[in-house]
Amino acid sequence: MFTDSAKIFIQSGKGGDGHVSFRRELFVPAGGPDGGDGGKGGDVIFEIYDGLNTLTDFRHVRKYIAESGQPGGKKRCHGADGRDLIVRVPEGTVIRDDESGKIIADMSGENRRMVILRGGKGGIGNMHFATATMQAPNYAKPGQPARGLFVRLELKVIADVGLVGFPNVGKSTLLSRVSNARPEIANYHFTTLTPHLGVVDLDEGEGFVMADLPGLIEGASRGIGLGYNFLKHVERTKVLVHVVDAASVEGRDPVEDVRKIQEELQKYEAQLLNKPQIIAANKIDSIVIEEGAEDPIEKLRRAFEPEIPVYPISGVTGAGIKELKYAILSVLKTMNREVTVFEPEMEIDYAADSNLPYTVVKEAAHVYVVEGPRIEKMLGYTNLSSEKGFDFFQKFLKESGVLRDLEDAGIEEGDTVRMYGHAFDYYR
Ligand SMILES: Nc1nc2c(ncn2[C@@H]2O[C@H](COP(=O)(O)OP(=O)(O)OP(=O)(O)O)[C@@H](O)[C@H]2O)c(=O)[nH]1
Repeated sequence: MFTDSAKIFIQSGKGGDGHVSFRRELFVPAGGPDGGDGGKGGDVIFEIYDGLNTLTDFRHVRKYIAESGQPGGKKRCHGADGRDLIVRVPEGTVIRDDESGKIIADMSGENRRMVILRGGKGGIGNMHFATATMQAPNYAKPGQPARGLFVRLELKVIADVGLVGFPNVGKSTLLSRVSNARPEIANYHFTTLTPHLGVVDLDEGEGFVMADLPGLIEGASRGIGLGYNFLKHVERTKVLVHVVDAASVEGRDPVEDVRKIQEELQKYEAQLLNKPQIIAANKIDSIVIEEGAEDPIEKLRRAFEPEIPVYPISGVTGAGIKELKYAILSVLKTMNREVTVFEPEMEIDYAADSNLPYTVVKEAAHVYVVEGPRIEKMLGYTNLSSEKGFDFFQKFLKESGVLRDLEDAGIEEGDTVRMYGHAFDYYR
């Protein structure tokens, strides 16, 4: 129901397989290998899109899959790369691994575009495997596999300002009055379920984002606590504006209402009360002060000022709205509006294919062959001609148990190990 969090599945594109083929030309009886390389799989890229401020879209579409690379072809044809998949999210979206809860990325601040899942590299075709001793290589590398992951998206900051208050006090009316938001306004007690956001524009290009926060369920005043989700929304705003019905149109006591909300905030996370608060005493157009009774605005002021300033307003007539807007802006100006950007807590492990099988076979005296998808995959993403790649390869042989298996099979110093077109001499 709440749109500030969503679980989705993302998957990068598989790399296209390398191709095995041989040149066929007139008068050339056995042409050389000409199998081309596979294309790279598409990446899954997250991008901040300024037009968005909720995660609602992710409730409808839950699978995000990038295109795979095309396989290589004959005549040295390179397979086409798979198209990247761009996932547009609102600023402040934190991407977590659903299983561990660890942060993969925080789409905030400078992080406007991030590759979250890299597409598989394309496999290389057999044209690359011809050597002096191996004229007709019958193998090519497969593309790297696709990588899939369940991630949880969470909106960290939804707005600068959050309107809090019990149902029917006039939050939606106020939001539509001050901003471009057009929430449905109805005099009934089913409270708003999703936060409505509106941009409040003040002159000289200044402004802020205001949210009408959902959450108070009907009957909350009878002791049912504020919803957990509501409180999560509150966490994601910088300034709290308590909207109260100063005219007590429905018999609510505005002072008590502010206290009740503060109490709930306190119970959930005491620090929430450190946020600057402002009271918007709404519906002043309907205030009727009976003989001898105290003006509700004065009562609010006595209870909360100077810590929490009180602004009398009417969402219907517009009275006091301008003062309220500027008061909010001046509070925001004293605050550090830069958002904290969370550091990633995990990296995607692309080599996590440890369950795949491989075999170690003694092919002839002093010659061992190591084969299987585990080995193919490792070779697919390792560049043996670079020093780093070769180090990785050595480490892999050790950690994966391949070395131990070779030793168990009786390998001796100087023996040859063959792996998919590569040949190595074994030294302890
Ligand atoms: N007289 C008067 N009525 C108002 C004022 N502001 C809102 N109302 C009325 O109060 C009722 C509730 O207004 P909403 O803006 O929907 O209240 P809300 O707090 O957003 O309610 P929920 O969405 O249920 O949380 C509507 O009938 C409004 O017309 C005001 O300033 N004066």
